[in-house]
Amino acid sequence: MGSGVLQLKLSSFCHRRTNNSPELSCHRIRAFTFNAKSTFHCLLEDSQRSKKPLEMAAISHLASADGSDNFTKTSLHKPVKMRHLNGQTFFSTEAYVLDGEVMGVSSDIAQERVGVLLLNLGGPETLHDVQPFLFNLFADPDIIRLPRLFRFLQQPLAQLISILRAPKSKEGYAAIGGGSPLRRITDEQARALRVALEEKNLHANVYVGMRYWHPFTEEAIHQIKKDNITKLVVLPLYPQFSISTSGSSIRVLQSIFREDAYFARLPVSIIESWYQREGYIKSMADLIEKEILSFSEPEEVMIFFSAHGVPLSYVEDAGDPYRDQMEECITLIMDELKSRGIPNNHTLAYQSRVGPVQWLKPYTDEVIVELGQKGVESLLAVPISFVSEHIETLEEIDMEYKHLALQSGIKNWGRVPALGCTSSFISDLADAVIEALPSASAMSSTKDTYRDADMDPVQYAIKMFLGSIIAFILLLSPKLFSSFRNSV
Ligand SMILES: C=CC1=C(C)c2cc3[nH]c(cc4nc(cc5[nH]c(cc1n2)c(C)c5CCC(=O)O)C(CCC(=O)O)=C4C)c(C)c3C=C
Ligand SMILES: [Fe+2]
Repeated sequence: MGSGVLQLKLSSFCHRRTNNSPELSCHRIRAFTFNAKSTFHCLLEDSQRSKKPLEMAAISHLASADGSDNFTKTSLHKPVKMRHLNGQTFFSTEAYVLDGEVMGVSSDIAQERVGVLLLNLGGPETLHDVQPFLFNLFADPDIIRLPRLFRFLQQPLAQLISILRAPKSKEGYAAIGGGSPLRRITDEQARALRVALEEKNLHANVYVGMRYWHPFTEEAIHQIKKDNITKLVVLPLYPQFSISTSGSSIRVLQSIFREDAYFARLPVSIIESWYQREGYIKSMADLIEKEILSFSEPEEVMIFFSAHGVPLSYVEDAGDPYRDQMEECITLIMDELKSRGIPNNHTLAYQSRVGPVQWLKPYTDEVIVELGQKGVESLLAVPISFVSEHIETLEEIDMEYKHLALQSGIKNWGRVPALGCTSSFISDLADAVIEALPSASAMSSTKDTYRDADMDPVQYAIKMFLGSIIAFILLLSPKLFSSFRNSV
């Protein structure tokens, strides 16, 4: 470790399953040894005095709802700024305090074959892909979280829900040109990141691993092994962590890594979330500022952050930090805008709910109607949970919500584009990768006890058959049926 770097042990984040209720899990902040506490406070004070940002790179422990009896643990890496949300800090464990600047790439790292794995959701490239893509999505136990006893229903339910949902989804993808732009944009981001790393003197291969469509994470992993990468940084392209997005992709990685001796030894650093990075916050503020100035009366514009929702139970029962991170992210962006003399009113709502359960509130569509009724005339929609254009920006926001807003009395509508390959943003991602490298370490191997693939084939066939019947009966309920077909 280079000079000026202090290693501290802080606290850990874990996602723990409780014994009496397998679906209830909680996040816990556990204090670790803290023998460098006073030095750390000095650094904090120094940083506040000099107004220099204090960066912290942390390795944390995370476990996902993977259905195993033992909660899964792995070494993760997360660069976080020392900002606290209501006195709480998630995810921090072993920390490297950097002196504001990204440290140079050390000569040790120059000897390595570095890989960066970008994780993303993936999207159907043609209308023909829509139903199988939806099947992959709903078959994910981090997307439909069934109680352990009912896990055997996962695949039959996914089959039925994907068939029910496909017509509605296809309409959406047809409206944006017949498929998702996610693969193209993520590939462009990967190329831009490679160039940005090169400019910062780090030669790295950048791979793309999608969770539900091509190129699948498994394909990227195969290529990483073929290229004999010796250090890997994993970077989910979701600024905020959710069990349903980054958590799900990381769980897939864990299970692949656990079975392969090469990956079990490979030093890996996982950047769980990066919504609080200064480069990201400033890049978002740049985009908002530019868009707000295009209104005839910029000071009257309501900044309307719209985030992809998750079911409420994720946050309230499973301890998903998504809502807290989202709220903190918006506070940071608004602080940045205020510092630029843009103190506009703002609000946050959640979009894209699917199915019969309650999702994070308030809902975007309901808030738009309320704002119209209250006499708000100018609205600037800001998609906040994702960094590429996709169906929920191009169809849901640009078409459905715009139409709803104009119908509800809003006269001036604008939308901030997704970050895509904005150079300040890509440069900040490159910094995040460089900061993450020193803490790469081999992922611990833990046993994943929930695996359909390990099941005896006869037992599997019986479960699928029974599961299909039960799932079919459940979906005959008119309320369930329409909630998957119609709600967005
Ligand atoms: C932070 C981003 C996202 C979260 C959180 C998230 C959770 C989540 N999503 C669904 C269901 C669907 N998501 C769909 C597409 C989709 N979702 C995200 C992002 C998040 N999802 C993206 C980027 C996309 C892909 C868009 C594309 O352009 O292809 C879909 C399919 C589209 C549709 O039919 O609406 C579904 C369904 C759930 C259930 C969930 C949390 C549990
Ligand atoms: Fe989604």
